[in-house]
Amino acid sequence: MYDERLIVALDVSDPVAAENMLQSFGSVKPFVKVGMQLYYAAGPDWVRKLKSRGHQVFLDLKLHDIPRTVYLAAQNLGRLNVDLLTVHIAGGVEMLQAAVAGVGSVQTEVTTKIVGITQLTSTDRQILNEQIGIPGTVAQCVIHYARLGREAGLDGVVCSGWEAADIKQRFGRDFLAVTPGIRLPVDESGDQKRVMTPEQAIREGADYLVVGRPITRAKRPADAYDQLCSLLP
Ligand SMILES: O=c1ccn([C@@H]2O[C@H](COP(=O)(O)O)[C@@H](O)[C@H]2O)c(=O)[nH]1
Repeated sequence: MYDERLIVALDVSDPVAAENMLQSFGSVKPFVKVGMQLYYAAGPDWVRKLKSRGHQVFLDLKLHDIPRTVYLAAQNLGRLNVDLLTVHIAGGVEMLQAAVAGVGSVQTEVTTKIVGITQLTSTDRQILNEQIGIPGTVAQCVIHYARLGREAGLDGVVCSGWEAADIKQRFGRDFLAVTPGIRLPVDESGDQKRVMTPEQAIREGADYLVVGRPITRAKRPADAYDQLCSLLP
């Protein structure tokens, strides 16, 4: 079974382990997410290999730096032909525009879409207010950040399923809502605070679901992936 909306977060430190897991999917080439953990171990050539094998790739490196640095980094990452790339909206509009310009400055086969991190799905209201120092609810902050992302020309945001419907309503169907923090009722939340089931997240308007541990820690990751696909409305 294959569903483009389900993105498997390859959160392992060893590219060989990631390849072995993907081999267990047989001919199915799931949309995969490569985050900091694996990218820092495996590097750009490994991402190119994934692309050449037919995977769509979400490169979740969460860029956050001064605009010029982000422009040049986005240019290099755009050259990898990745399908999705993340930046931190907290970096501000000029930085976000730099990311968009960096990716747009290179000619590639794939048009890399850039999605902005609003508030991490591991953040709840207490963390937001007392540690990060932003008052109000998480939902208010997510909407504020999404508005900045939209103004800067991003293709969408990363948010939890709990904010997806509001984002779609305010910013339109084409503005992507990518939702991690996906859990079945039997799954442990771990460090995730704003979790939702896959069915509900899709019903709330999520375009993509990002699923890591419920798949990667399953006895048979390919079966866990199939099960999740079968649940999607
Ligand atoms: O707000 C965010 C942004 C990114 N992530 C990433 O998604 C996966 C989720 O993994 P699980 O094991 O399913 O919790 C992970 O790679 C995070 O870096 C996120 O969780 N929340």
